Amino acid sequence: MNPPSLFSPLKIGPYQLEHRVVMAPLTRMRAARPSLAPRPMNAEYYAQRATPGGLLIAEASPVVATGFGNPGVPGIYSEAQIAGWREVVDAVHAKGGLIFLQLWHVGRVSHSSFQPGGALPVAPSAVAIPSEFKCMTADGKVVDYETPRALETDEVTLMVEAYRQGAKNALAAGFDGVEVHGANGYLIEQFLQSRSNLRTDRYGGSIENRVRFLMEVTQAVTEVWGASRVGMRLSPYGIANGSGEADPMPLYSHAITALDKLGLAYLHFIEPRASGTGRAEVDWQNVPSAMVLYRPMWSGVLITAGNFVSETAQSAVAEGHADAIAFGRYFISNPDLPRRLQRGYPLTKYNRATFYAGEEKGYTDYPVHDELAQA
Ligand SMILES: Cc1cc2nc3c(=O)[nH]c(=O)nc-3n(C[C@H](O)[C@H](O)[C@H](O)COP(=O)(O)O)c2cc1C
Repeated sequence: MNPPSLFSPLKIGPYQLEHRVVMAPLTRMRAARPSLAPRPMNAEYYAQRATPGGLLIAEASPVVATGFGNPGVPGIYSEAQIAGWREVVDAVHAKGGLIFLQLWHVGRVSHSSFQPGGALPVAPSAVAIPSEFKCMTADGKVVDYETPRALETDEVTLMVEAYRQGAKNALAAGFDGVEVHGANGYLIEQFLQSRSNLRTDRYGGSIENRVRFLMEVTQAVTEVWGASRVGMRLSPYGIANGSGEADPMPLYSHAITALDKLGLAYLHFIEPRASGTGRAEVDWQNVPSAMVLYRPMWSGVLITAGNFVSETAQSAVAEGHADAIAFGRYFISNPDLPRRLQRGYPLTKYNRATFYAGEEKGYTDYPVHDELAQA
């Protein structure tokens, strides 16, 4: 049998993908304000990137009002947001595409200016992000991160319920599934890692305790969706937002082995070489490959992301290291990315200045290959 290619079909949960070029979740900060609901321009952007049997993972969306750390990020907790997302989903479905929503809470990666009532951001423990990282307030000032307020044990239970409600809202909006954002130094990763979790209750201390929040969130979300329509994103070697476990292997092998028993739709990595790609060009050398290290612990579909180009994506799939490749930055600047990769057309370079916030420029105005060829 031939090895799989980026363009062979793949079953993910109940869905049959027609190719393995996945759109990675990408925060673009272009929701309506103040509702933080997706608007028609957002539907157009996702529809441009939809292909028959292609999977898009929609940008990280906070499940509750305390979950924001940036302006213009769409939420998934109000009726207006559900309605806005429904327009996005309908536009993607009209093109035969599939779309999952990434469920988010930033935890300490926030500032009181984003929080209801100006309260401190919440986190597993009162540990601030180190001052080498800077935070932008709601009115655009660059400041040190504040020391967050540690969640009480009963508030952690309420947080799990917020994810459950976010999952229900995503179901109401018509998504095909959800992805739990367990990566990049946000709330779930803050619970996982020993630098940000100093708790002494059942959510802190041992690896088993630090993994508990992730498992409870996953349990709640799978109760809404069924495991086969729930994905999980992890970044075991990430250093985003002040995270970074000194020795990730014991922690992540425990978490991945526990998650593997649930029968999730997929596990989705951010490769260490792409940690921090939202902010700078990075390509760490001599760091382990998450897909290679953890694949033996995962029996389901594995998606990975991080600095892939056509050749490296093809070989990762052909060699069986991953089942599908998620593309971030090149999906921003190439709305027809799957076709370009399949036909070997050149890729348009992305403009980092328009990644976050703004209107159509750098969002819905990137041309498809044929428009370029004619120009
Ligand atoms: C503008 C931008 C926004 C991003 N937003 C998210 C996000 O909402 N959720 C997430 O898990 N990762 C996010 N990432 C990381 C990407 O999903 C992806 O893992 C990363 O860009 C590496 O892939 P690439 O090298 O193909 O760009 C973001 C990256 C960029 C550049």
